[in-house]
Amino acid sequence: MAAVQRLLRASASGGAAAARRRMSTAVAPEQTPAAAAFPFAAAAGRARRRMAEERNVQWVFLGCPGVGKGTYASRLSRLLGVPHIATGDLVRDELASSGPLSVQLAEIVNQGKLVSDEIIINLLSKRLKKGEEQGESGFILDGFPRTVKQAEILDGVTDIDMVVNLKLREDVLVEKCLGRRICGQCGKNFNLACIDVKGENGLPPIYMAPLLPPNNCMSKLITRADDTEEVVRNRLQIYNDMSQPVEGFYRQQGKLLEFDLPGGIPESWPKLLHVLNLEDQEEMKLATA
Ligand SMILES: Nc1ncnc2c1ncn2[C@@H]1O[C@H](COP(=O)(O)OP(=O)(O)O)[C@@H](O)[C@H]1O
Repeated sequence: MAAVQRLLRASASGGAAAARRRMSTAVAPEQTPAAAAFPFAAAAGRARRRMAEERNVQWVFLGCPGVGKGTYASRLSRLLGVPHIATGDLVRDELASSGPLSVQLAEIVNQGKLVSDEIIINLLSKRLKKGEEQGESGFILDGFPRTVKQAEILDGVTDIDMVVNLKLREDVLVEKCLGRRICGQCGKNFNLACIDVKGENGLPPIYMAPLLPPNNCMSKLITRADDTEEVVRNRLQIYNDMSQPVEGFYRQQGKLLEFDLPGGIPESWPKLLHVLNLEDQEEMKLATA
C-alpha cells in the first residue's frame, strides 16, 4: 500500500485524536533491513516515531505559481490548528521591512527568479524558531521546498508526513496569476479572473468563479510586482526546471498525493477534504462553530 494511503488510513482511524491530526511516519524505521541489522537504529527509529506521534501534521504543499497552494494550505491550517508557513510571504515581509536584504531580494523576486537556498533557509529557520518559542507544533509548508537541495536539507532535519501536489493546466495558471489582487489594507487575497475554459484534447472543462473583494477593499487592491505576464511565464519555466524534480523526490519516498483541481474553491475544497479523509473534521468544526 502507498505510504500516503497508509498515512491517510492512520489519520482516519485516529477518531477524536484526528482533531489534532497527529501522524506517524509512513514506514516504521525498525522494520527496515538496516534497522534489523543494527539494534541502535531500531531504537532511534522508535524514538523518531514516538516523536512523530506526539506532534501535529508536517505537510508540504507543492504546485505551480497561481495553482492555489496558499488558498488550500491556509484553509487546512485553520481546520487542523497548525501554522501555514508560506516562504513567499516570508520573502515579501522581508522586502517590506526594508532590511539589509530587501534591495537584493526585490531584484530577484521581481524577475521571478528563486532566492538562494541560504537566504530562504535562513528566513524559514527564523520563522520556525519563533513558532517553536510560541509553542507551535506541526506546520503546512507552502512554497518550500522549491529545489531538490532544499528538500534534502528539510529531510535532514525533520520528517515530512505528506506532500500534496496541486495541479492545474498552464493556460489557467497564467490567467489566475494575472487576476490576483491583494487588499493593501486588510492583506486579504482576491482574484478578479473568471476562468471558463472548454474541455479539449482530453482535458476536462474548468470553471472558476472570480473571488471578488468586498466594496471597502475594492479601491485598495494591489497587484504583486511579479504577477505580470512576462514574469509569470518565467516563474512557470523556473518551476518546471527547478521545482518539478522535488515532486519526483517525494514520489520516490511514497509521500506524494497528486491532486488535480476540478474547479474553484466550491468544487475543489470538498474533494480535497475527501481525499485527505478530513470530511468529519470539517463537520465537527462547523458543528462547534
Ligand atoms: N523556497 C523558495 N526558494 C527560493 N525562492 C523562494 C522560495 N519561496 C519563495 N521564494 C521567492 O519568493 C517569490 C514568491 O513566492 P510565492 O509567493 O511562493 O510565489 P508563487 O506564486 O510563485 O508560488 C518566488 O518567486 C521566489 O522569488
